[in-house]
Amino acid sequence: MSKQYRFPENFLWGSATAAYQIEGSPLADGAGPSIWQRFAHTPGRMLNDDNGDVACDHYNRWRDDVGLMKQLGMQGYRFSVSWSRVMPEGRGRVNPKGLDFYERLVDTLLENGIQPTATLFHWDLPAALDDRGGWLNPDIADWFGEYSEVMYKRLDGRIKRWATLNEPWVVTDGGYLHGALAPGHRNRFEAPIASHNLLRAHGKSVQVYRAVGKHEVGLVVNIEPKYPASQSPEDLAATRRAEAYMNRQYLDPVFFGTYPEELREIFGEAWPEWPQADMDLIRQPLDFIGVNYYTRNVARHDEANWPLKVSPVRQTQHTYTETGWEVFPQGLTDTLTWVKERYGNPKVFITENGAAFFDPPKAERGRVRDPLRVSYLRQHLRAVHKAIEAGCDIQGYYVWSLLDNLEWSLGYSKRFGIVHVDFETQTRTPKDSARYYASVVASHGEAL
Ligand SMILES: CO[C@H](O)c1c[n+]2c([nH]1)[C@H](O)[C@@H](O)[C@H](O)[C@H]2CO
Repeated sequence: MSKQYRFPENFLWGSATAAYQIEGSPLADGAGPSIWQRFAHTPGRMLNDDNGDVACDHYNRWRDDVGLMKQLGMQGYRFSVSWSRVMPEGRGRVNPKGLDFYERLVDTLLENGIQPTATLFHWDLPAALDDRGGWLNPDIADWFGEYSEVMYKRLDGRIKRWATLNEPWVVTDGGYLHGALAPGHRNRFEAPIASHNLLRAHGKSVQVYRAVGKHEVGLVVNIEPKYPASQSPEDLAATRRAEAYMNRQYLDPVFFGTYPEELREIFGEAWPEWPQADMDLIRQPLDFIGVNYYTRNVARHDEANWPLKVSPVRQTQHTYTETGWEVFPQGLTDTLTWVKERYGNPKVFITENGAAFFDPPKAERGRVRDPLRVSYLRQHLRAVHKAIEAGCDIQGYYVWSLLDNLEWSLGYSKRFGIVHVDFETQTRTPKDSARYYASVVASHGEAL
């Protein structure tokens, strides 16, 4: 008899995307440029010089894409709003056609019985705000509050779950410390300031929501559990630093109003003294936490690896994805139980989980076989169930991603979608993983 995987009655099954990765038409109908529009058109920044000018052409094909979600039985859809489509300069003037696009999308999702969850910021900062310092300018908390208020007032009620930010760690580490992501800075003095202002902006947005909103608001973080390569004091300390830097740097301030002490050790003179008023702003009570999980990291001390002094150790006993991430579903269970135990079992949605494996550029006779992704999803959904059985308050799962899309500076080289996109013709083809996921959703998990 196969194990019965019963999920809570109200468990929500969905899929996730992000604006710059799927919409295309970044400057259409009065939209302003984002830093990703700028970054993607800067020679040398993007693999194969790919950019988001067309992407999945979702800005034009959104109605068909909602039909695809309906066909797959999706109950929820997590998307992001392009800030500069709605406010071309990031503050002040609102672009009515930008707002209309998201209003039509939300209304059509609701007509099809699909719950919309909107992320207000998924990395595509308005370029006009970057020209004013972007996340390095403390005024950005107010700018983000102003933008948040526009969105909350227009769509709250139809959207009943909002995420302020997607993964402040990636924005900081990729955009300000290592430079692989927009805006492409490499500065250990900037990184803590950008990270802190992201959290301040989050706090401001939540305060605005409490004043004008009536439903739920939360924060989406990426969490990658860290496991020591050995029990040596150096590797144990390295693991602790890595875990503080990626996993506790965001949830500790939100839940406790304090940063992990390891951050001063990591950044040294580059780590400022933060005003208590800032920490009070960041520590706004939330209705849920979004956890994005992809893989784990086995950590060892590496004196040469600036500034964390940690390096990953490749694990030969497991499969790796096209992005070089170990397939380790137990890490998802460990992550969810860690969140439960450290932060008092908050309501959690898994807001991203998925994998890039090689898929052909074109479907073969209307089919795309992706057994590795089917296996990845099965293992990770079972890991979610294990966490629920351990008492974690997990209320939904969004597979990353609905569509193959622009994987940031890796361009279109990495395919995460459960639906294949032929980027020459824009033809959508549900992969075997979409059929599998649809069967899991239809059986509320019992087909796992
Ligand atoms: C460090 O991995 C992160 O958890 C992560 C992985 N991913 C993400 N964050 C982003 O939220 C998505 O936009 C990416 O497309 C997706 C796949 O790379």
